[in-house]
Amino acid sequence: MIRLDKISAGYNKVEIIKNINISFKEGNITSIIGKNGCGKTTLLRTASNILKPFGGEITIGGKDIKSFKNKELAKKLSFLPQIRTVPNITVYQLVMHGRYPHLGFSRTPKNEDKEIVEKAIEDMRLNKYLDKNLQELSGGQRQKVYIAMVLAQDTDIVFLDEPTTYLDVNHQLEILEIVKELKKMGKTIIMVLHDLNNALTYSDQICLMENGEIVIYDSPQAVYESKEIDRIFKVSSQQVEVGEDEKKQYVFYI
Ligand SMILES: Nc1ncnc2c1ncn2[C@@H]1O[C@H](COP(=O)(O)OP(=O)(O)OP(=O)(O)O)[C@@H](O)[C@H]1O
Repeated sequence: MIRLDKISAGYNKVEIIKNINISFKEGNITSIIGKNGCGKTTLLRTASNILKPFGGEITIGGKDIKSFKNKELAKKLSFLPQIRTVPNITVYQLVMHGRYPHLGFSRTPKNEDKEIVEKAIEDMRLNKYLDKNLQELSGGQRQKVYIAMVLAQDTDIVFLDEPTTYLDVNHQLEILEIVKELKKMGKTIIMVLHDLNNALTYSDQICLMENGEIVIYDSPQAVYESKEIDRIFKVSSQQVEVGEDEKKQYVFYI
């Protein structure tokens, strides 16, 4: 369980997120939503120890995050940032990067590491791209390679910053189905999502932010019914049932 107590953080002494108190539920998918610039990425970066907080405490399993060595922490949590450079390496090489925290002093992958990398590539159905250079892939394919890297890192906690941005609707849903698979593996997923309907339909918990603070942290239905989304985004909303199985969806409109 990862828990933030009275966390404040920001950049150049300017506070962006303030008085953040949250326990991300173990084995759940939590989506952080909120308007542009409200501090979602800052919260994600702080919770994953990339950005050091100004004050407050973060614990993993009751242990202060500051007491973990880098490598030890990289075995507990992985973070997939939104903006990434595209390195000039193959799919296999990038996915192998996920194993680095697990490698010994020689940094030589053992058979076990190779097997884990191959399985991650197989799970993401990327076998045919194994030796392709990352730069030759489409955005959607590349996103799956990065998720395979996270899979290879094999951490209990996974942070994803807008994993579906720039993807077409089919690839967006494919990535979110993969996120559900990660949950089935027992992982705790904490992600930033912009698409409100996707956030409400794929998450167990929603953390809605406004001006650097958490407004509500609850189940999607409770957050929807609070109408805080409507207030913050200045929209109206409706719940609809679609398809043969009458799947619940949420429509937002002006
Ligand atoms: N590296 C940085 N240096 C200084 N200020 C920053 C930095 N990164 C973000 N900020 C500022 O912090 C505030 C919150 O940014 P953040 O990226 O956390 O918001 P967000 O909710 O994730 O936004 P978006 O939905 O647009 O991605 C913004 O005002 C932004 O300008």
